[in-house]
Amino acid sequence: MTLNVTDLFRTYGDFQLRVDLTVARGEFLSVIGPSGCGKSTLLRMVAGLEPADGGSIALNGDEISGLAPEKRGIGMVFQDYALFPHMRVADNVAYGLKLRHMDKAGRKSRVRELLDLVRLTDKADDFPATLSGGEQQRVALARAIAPSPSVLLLDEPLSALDARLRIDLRREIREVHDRLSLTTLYVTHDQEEALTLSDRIAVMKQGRILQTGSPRSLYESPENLFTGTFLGLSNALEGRLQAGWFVTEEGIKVIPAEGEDGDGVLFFRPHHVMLHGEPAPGRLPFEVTRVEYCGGWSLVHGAAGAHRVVVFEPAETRWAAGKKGHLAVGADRARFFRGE
Ligand SMILES: Nc1ncnc2c1ncn2[C@@H]1O[C@H](COP(=O)(O)OP(=O)(O)OP(=O)(O)O)[C@@H](O)[C@H]1O
Repeated sequence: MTLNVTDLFRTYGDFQLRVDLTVARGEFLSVIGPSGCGKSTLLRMVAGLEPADGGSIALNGDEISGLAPEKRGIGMVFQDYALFPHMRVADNVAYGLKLRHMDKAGRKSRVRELLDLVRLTDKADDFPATLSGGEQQRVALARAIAPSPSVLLLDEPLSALDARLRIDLRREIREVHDRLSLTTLYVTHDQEEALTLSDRIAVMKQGRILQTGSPRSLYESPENLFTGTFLGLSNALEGRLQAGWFVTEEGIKVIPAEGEDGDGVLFFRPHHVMLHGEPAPGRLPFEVTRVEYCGGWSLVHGAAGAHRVVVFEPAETRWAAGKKGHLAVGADRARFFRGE
């Protein structure tokens, strides 16, 4: 099923949400943005849990915005699992099937199939409170997909879990999506989740979608500073375009850059900059303030003039706090953004 959201509109006091978004059949699309940008509101409107002030929500071209939530063919998973505490795991999963009047034998076999899928067959008779957070979220996932929805919506489903579990469960969620050929809309504020899980990501700010694209294109070629800095580690050096060069506030001509003269920032990733011992034209004097060992690599923090910069280095880097060096920004990878 293709989900089409067109000019969907909602106002709360000063907050205004206005969104156009398409999730193609079989696609996994994540909406990412800071707290309060409207991600949950968007998802809840698509689910029918929140009224819209205007706009259209369509599945394969059929308008669903007038339908009650249970009639939309949409499954939803929430951050806090929202399981029924007084019902056993199997009954939680069977809930939506019962609502749809599936007979007992049908329910039983479907529940078994789903508990198998989320690897919880042996927990069928347990109550939610006796399960771990990750297990409860897998029950919630099984419950959401039990009635074979055409679209699956997930609202920060991993936020309440610890880091290790989040990595395992995000892989499981993606596997379930692939195996059942679902159309999935996933909301998160976690950039790593969005980058690793999604076919496409939509970056949202203050009720608007700023850029939509593949994880790689958003990470490598953001169209604006917000998208670039929100997804992954980055550097933003203030300065100006002047006669074909990006020039820092200290007057260093860093790299050639095209465009009209004016103020802005040079944006580059920590692996788009090299740390050298020797000065050279265009290199920025840099003082290391801290080196973080990150497992297979190191993150070198430091200052270039008034600016903080982070650089990826090998795990066995020779750089250490207090050392002075010179930064060479990769001319082909850095992007200039005008003041936003
Ligand atoms: N029922 C409501 N009544 C009034 N204002 C609301 C309501 N629901 C959401 N808002 C406001 O709408 C804006 C968007 O909220 P929303 O929960 O959609 O953001 P979010 O991006 O999901 O945030 P978070 O990541 O913190 O969950 C916020 O300013 C919020 O205060």
